[in-house]
Amino acid sequence: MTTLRIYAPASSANINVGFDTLGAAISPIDGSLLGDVVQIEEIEQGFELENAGYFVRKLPKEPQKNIVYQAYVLFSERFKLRGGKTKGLRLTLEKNMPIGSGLGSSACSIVAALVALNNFHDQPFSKMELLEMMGELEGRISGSIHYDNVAPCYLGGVQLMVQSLGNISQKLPFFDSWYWVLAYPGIEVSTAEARAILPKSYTRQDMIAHGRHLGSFVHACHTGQDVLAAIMMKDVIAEPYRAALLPNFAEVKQASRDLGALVSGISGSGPTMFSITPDLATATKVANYLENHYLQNNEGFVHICKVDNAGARELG
Ligand SMILES: Nc1ncnc2c1ncn2[C@@H]1O[C@H](COP(=O)(O)OP(=O)(O)OP(=O)(O)O)[C@@H](O)[C@H]1O
Ligand SMILES: N[C@@H](CCO)C(=O)O
Repeated sequence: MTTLRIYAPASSANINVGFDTLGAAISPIDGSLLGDVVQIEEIEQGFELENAGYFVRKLPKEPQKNIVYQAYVLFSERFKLRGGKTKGLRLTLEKNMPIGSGLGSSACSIVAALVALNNFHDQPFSKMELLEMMGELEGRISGSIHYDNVAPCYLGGVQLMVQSLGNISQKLPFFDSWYWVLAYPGIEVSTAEARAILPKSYTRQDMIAHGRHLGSFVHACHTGQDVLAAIMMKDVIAEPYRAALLPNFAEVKQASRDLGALVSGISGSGPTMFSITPDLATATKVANYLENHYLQNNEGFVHICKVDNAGARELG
């Protein structure tokens, strides 16, 4: 095997009701690839990292700070511990995901790099071992380990972080007929900063509401109750504190609702906003509205998406 290309899709963490515990992999319905690609090729010796793609200019200038470089170092260290030796490699990161968007940009790079490295070396690590490394790298960026972007990005679908009995996450049954409208306004919000503004503790009332929402949501997913699931997608943990980071969030959220969205919220730590709709006609109306009222500059975009059940994959 000499060359491999791995695509890792965008993801929307939290889904309102599961701060740090729920995330969905997302793909546009028009077939475009909303995610990063890492290409891996064997070279005689050593390690080379090249960067390409629209958002390459936003990557750190020092190569060692690129999370793909750090993925290579971590993989090599762990591989060595079990008697393996990383081959001479050139990794090329196609950075298509805007950084600090709330769409799991760093997760896309981490997942694509580690899947490429693992596949290239005949899969020395299991899925959960690889996911544990992905969480460690994500933690270096955001300041704390959370798997709600890397797990769906890697494994696909809607993932619930169980972090027990040898499983970091498990897939939840979800509602395949729903459309997701993702609107990235074109401005940057740092995950670390969006975490820093959250309260250190919450009231008993909030904790009870959060438990009821998350428990009922998971129950609704398993029993196929879409109306209950949508009603329970409420955020008492992050949205009240982060809403101010998003342009006119309250107004566009209400407008999406008026146009027929079942629920809207902050994707990950923002500033991307998601709206879930029951059908394509409503998704198209919401998308048109957000194009005109939420985007702040030419970098912004709106995509009509569905949950991506495949996760990270090899491109032909
Ligand atoms: N390959 C990479 N892709 C994205 N960010 C990277 C990468 N390598 C290093 N970084 C750095 O990681 C930080 C990522 O910012 P941030 O904490 O907002 O995470 P993010 O993954 O882009 O967020 P989000 O989940 O909101 O998309 C930036 O400081 C960026 O320079
Ligand atoms: N759960 C994380 C996701 C970050 O993308 C947060 O909201 O901070």
